[in-house]
Amino acid sequence: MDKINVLDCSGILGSVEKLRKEDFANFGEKLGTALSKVGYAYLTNHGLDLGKVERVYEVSKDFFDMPKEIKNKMRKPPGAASFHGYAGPGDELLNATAPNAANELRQFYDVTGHIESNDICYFPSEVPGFKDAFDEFRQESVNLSDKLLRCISLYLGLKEDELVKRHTHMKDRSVPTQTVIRSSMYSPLETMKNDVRIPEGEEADIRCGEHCDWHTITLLFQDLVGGLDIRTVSGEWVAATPIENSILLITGDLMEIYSGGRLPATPHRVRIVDDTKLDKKPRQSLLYAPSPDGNEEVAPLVPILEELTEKKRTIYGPQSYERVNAHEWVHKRHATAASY
Ligand SMILES: O=C(O)CCC(=O)C(=O)O
Ligand SMILES: [Fe+2]
Repeated sequence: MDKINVLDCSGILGSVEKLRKEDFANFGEKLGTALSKVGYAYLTNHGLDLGKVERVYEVSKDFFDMPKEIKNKMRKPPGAASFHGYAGPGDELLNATAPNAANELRQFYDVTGHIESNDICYFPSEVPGFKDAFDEFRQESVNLSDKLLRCISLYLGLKEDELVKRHTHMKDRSVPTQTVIRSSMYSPLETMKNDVRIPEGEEADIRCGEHCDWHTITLLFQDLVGGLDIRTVSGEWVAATPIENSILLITGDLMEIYSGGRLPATPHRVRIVDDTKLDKKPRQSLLYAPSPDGNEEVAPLVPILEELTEKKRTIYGPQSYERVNAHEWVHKRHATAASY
């Protein structure tokens, strides 16, 4: 594995207040280099309490194992007004334009937004501790994301708080946002196949379609089962083999715009491969993807990279680096993914 993208975060351990600008700048240099040259980074010694991740896996599994009638009470409402809630196999397809687009064989639960969507009625009462687990995980993720956004700002030659000040909802939950926590469960294939109306054969060849995330950055946690692929900056698909206790950091569409193409959004997918381990073992993943505050206008904060104005790396992300509205962008992308 290319070591340039396995990054030890001990230089930015601890609280933001105790760290110095040069700590963020030093780590930012390594992080920015990995994200711009390879396209993703594994973070180690990041200080995030992985017990909180395990807890979300536990409550999620308890929920995903419940009968459909209970899960469907939490199913995402039709349309893109809110994308908080449960999605079953076949409900969403991240790459509806792929030639062999079929159903995505996974279940997931999105916890979105600000204080309103935090209301208890948006969480399954059948699973004690469900909401608390997500809240505690969010707090851990916010602390790390705050530092990572500072590092990236400095890497881009911006003021340290240039990105953080566009994500104030991370600290003030009354500020609206499209930020999402997504907990996914990829059950063994046989179980999933019983659940959806999938055609036989190649058509069904998908667990999570190729896509770029819609937000600024994504902190991606995966168990040790594997199956995630990432497309590197040089265009080749590689297996994002899990590294124990690490976090996978990828960039989303809105970071690509903010950075004028310097930090391009990272295409990724979870395929069904002919592999007993991957097909028979359940896999769980969890992500925290901060988006800018509510209606924040997103435009390049640095000059657009010359070579990218003609040839874009992103395949499913922004077609240009024109200004977009954060709310509209994420909702538009969600609307094209939802099949209900
Ligand atoms: O399960 C994974 O590892 C990736 C999930 C993902 O990319 C997504 O839901 O956006
Ligand atoms: Fe994704």
